[in-house]
Amino acid sequence: MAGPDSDPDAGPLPDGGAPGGDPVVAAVFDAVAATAPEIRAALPGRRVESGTENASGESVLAGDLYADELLGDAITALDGVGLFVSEERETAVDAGGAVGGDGTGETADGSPYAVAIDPLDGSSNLRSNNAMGTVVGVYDAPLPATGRDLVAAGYVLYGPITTMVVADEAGVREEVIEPDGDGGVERSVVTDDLRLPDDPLVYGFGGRVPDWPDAFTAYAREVEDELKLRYGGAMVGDVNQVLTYGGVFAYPALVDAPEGKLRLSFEANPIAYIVERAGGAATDGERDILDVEPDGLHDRVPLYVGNEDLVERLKAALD
Ligand SMILES: O=P(O)(O)OC[C@H]1O[C@](O)(COP(=O)(O)O)[C@@H](O)[C@@H]1O
Ligand SMILES: [Mg+2]
Ligand SMILES: [Mg+2]
Repeated sequence: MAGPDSDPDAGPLPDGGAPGGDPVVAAVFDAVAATAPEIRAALPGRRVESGTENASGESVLAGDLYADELLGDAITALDGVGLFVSEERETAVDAGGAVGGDGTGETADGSPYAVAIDPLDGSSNLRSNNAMGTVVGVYDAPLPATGRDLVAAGYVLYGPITTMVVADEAGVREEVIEPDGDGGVERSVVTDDLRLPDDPLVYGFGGRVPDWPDAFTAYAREVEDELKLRYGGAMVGDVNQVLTYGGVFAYPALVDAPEGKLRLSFEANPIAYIVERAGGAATDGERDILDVEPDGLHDRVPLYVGNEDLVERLKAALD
């Protein structure tokens, strides 16, 4: 990722977000940027369990629910969004378009996009006060769909500063988001041409080492000889390190969980789209993540993303 002064055209965004591009996509990321300071401000009081489980059978924190509600309200209110799905909701929400009886919906004419979010990614980091994020995918199709139907994807990273990375057909942009002191946000572009560095430096792999299949362990042994370990337990934070320094992130297939942990619609597809637009690659071990055909909204998938040669080596190792 380029440094703050690297792009001579970088600077504050005009009202309404980035110029040009798809207006619905711009409106989605305007809404996401606008909620980011509110989500951040709400976290200190929401580090406790909510007492519920989500559709993936995971315990939900109060922060997960708060972010889900805030983002759900903001995104379903947008013109041009027909369907809203979230990691924290069992079924899809009709956001103004026609929704089919099975809950996964059909998007309506003139309101074609479906937005999928992981409201708080890495929320187990809330207790230990480490980085977390929000992941967003904008699909031009009813969900579940493949990542080929993404028209844009992005994430917010709640780190020492709040940043947002957005990828669409024009490329990948990184912004800093700050409250403007007037109830709104000030957004400044760090770069509008984010590219993975050619010389990779870091790796981060999830799951317990004894649970890794032997072929992945052998690959990891090679990689740890070449790169520095950077694993923080939030996909968004760990992928952001890969985008910044070059390298590889994986939440692999595990011996007892061949689908891994991460969810295709909310996590793997948007991250694969962003990394590929930034010049990298993403695979489930066999095929491009964006080609994985989903059966259900909450499907999981192994995810390996980063510099192309590292991902190609991984594929060869798992073969
Ligand atoms: O705690 P583990 O097993 O390392 O898992 C970490 C992974 O799980 C996640 O936290 C799952 O995301 P959620 O927090 O949205 O459920 C990823 O962000 C991260 O890569
Ligand atoms: Mg997540
Ligand atoms: Mg989450």
